[in-house]
Amino acid sequence: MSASVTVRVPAKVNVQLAVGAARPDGFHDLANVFLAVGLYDEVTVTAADELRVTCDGPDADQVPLDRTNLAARAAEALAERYGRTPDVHIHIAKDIPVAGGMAGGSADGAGALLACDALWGTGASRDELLDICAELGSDVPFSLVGGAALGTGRGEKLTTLEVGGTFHWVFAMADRGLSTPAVFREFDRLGEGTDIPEPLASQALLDALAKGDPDALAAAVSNDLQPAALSLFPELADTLAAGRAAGALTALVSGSGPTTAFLARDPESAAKVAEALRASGTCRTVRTASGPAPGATVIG
Ligand SMILES: C[C@@](CO)(OP(=O)(O)O)[C@H](O)COP(=O)(O)OP(=O)(O)OC[C@H]1O[C@@H](n2ccc(N)nc2=O)[C@H](O)[C@@H]1O
Ligand SMILES: Nc1ncnc2c1ncn2[C@@H]1O[C@H](COP(=O)(O)OP(=O)(O)O)[C@@H](O)[C@H]1O
Repeated sequence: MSASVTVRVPAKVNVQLAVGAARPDGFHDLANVFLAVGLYDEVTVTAADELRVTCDGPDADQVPLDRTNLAARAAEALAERYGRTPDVHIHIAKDIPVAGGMAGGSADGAGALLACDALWGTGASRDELLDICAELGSDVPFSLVGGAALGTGRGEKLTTLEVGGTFHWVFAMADRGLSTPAVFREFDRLGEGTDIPEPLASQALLDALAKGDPDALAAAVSNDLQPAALSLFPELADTLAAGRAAGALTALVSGSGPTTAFLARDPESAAKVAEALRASGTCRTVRTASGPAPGATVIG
């Protein structure tokens, strides 16, 4: 048995995020169409005397290193299920922005789970791993699976989607994060007194993904959390406008934000949009990435 395992896990963008009314448990039912994109965290677990988390990368100072870290919680959950102690050093090489609406914490949770499973040789089934992921957070199952998927319930019940091509994206990272619960609360506040329809996946959007057609996808994307994110972070409107003016096929907030996502027709056009966004002074950093990307994968 190797004493160290590394897993690579992708970020996500939500190409559709339809949000229903708040449920009695405080969560919201969703029709959440996830697309994994090629921006990755790498999680390495090494046998150690006790559970410990370290992190490096541009946003490392914003990552909690205690037992609230989703990677630590994943190791504890798997250890508990298999009656052992979670005695590992977890190192996160973080490239996914923190509190950015790209599921970075969820990626680390899924990565640590898969890495500990391989290190300890538990023999857990895929379904068991997915159950633990769902306990850790609504987005965590998708980080394990990757590709493209429709998430229903609170986003944890996944149906894999076919994707007929590669989509080219530009992501603009903001200079501060947004709290996911705060954005859902703002969604509730903005919707007070209105009828919130049941969230349903758009057939036009699923067809666009299946065809790999960027124009059709651009016409179909939607994010019900976008007004709430813009209400809490109005400057994001300038970033969205800058990307649209630079020729993006569409511009939207990724999940609960504040990262903004821009779909481009091809890699050349993505590079142009990225350059214009950098020059616009409306965001902290700009990255290009394409999707679908594979889910959590053992790389060493
Ligand atoms: C909005 C989305 C879209 O993919 O992602 P992010 O933008 O945060 O990356 C997700 O629904 C976030 O999923 P995740 O970050 O795993 O959330 P969780 O830990 O399960 O929940 C955090 C909090 O978000 C709210 N929440 C989350 C999911 C959901 N379906 N309804 C909710 O109301 C609840 O207030 C909950 O307490
Ligand atoms: N491994 C982790 N990486 C990043 N944030 C984490 C991690 N574990 C827990 N968190 C907490 O989760 C919050 C949300 O982070 P993140 O998952 O990056 O954003 P989002 O939910 O917007 O996709 C962070 O502010 C942080 O407090």
